[in-house]
Amino acid sequence: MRVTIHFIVNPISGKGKNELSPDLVSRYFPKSNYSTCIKKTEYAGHAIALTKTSIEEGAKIIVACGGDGTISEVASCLLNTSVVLGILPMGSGNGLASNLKIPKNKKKGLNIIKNQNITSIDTGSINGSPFFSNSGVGFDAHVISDYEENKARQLFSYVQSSFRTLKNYHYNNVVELTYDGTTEFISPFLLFVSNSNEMGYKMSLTPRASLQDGLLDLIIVPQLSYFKLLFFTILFLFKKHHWLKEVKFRQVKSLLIKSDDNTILKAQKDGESFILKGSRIEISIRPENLKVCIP
Ligand SMILES: Nc1ncnc2c1ncn2[C@@H]1O[C@H](COP(=O)(O)OP(=O)(O)OP(=O)(O)O)[C@@H](O)[C@H]1O
Repeated sequence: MRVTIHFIVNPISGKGKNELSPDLVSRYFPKSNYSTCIKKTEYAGHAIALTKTSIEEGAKIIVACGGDGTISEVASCLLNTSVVLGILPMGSGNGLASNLKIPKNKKKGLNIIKNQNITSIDTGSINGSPFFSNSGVGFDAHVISDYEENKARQLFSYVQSSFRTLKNYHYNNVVELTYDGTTEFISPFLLFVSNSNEMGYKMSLTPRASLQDGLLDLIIVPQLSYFKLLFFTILFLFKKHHWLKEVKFRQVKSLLIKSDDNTILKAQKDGESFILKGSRIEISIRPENLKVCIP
């Protein structure tokens, strides 16, 4: 029986103009053994509709060709199913692909899909909506929101957005944070929850995170003085932010954030802005509910 593999290409991710040639695909997946199809996204969110159709068309492997945003859209349709996620990294940061050690080289990526070495990974959920790499409220969500107004999807634009947000972002209200039976009250600069050990561009706030440990890695950074924030940023660039005693790390199965106002509710998941409704944010892990091709 021929294996059905569908490729969903986001042409604008990364540096843009992404393409996947049918000739290259048929060299790795000859018609004798495989039925393949290449689809292109035409607007934000389109990968969800394309993936749903591919499942109806009988695809056994659906390959997200793009960055973390594209993977997120494709993978959100594959949770708790037997359909396997393939990844051809074509994004800017490519955090999840990098954590899974999937290289950017197209030929190597196609070989990984052909080998069908399949594993199951954990995924996260924020107010019922899935995420795969990370999710956060506070500073990072405001940086992403600023970044999305930029045309260029590159590291320098993140740096620019970070400095702009650093100048303007203030959150002085207290939130109630409950995780695994513990409750604390904090005024957070950043609450970052990660399933993966990489945010993209080889950067990591949570280097101990694992996609298969049934846990989410939480990093809590309280409001700091401007000098300390600058120090935190420099330490982060050298992966030494744990040196700062105010920065707390936790490994949790679930997390509840409650606030009395709506300022905190600007969130991000997998590097895309996400507006939450209400003043309760529930984040939890869903163990090993996504199948993925790995090297
Ligand atoms: N044709 C399109 N036009 C505009 N936006 C699109 C189109 N197709 C997909 N998108 C959107 O592009 C966004 C960015 O995609 P993606 O995250 O894959 O790339 P990236 O941001 O460059 O990579 P990374 O997230 O790894 O840094 C996604 O939110 C997706 O919904």
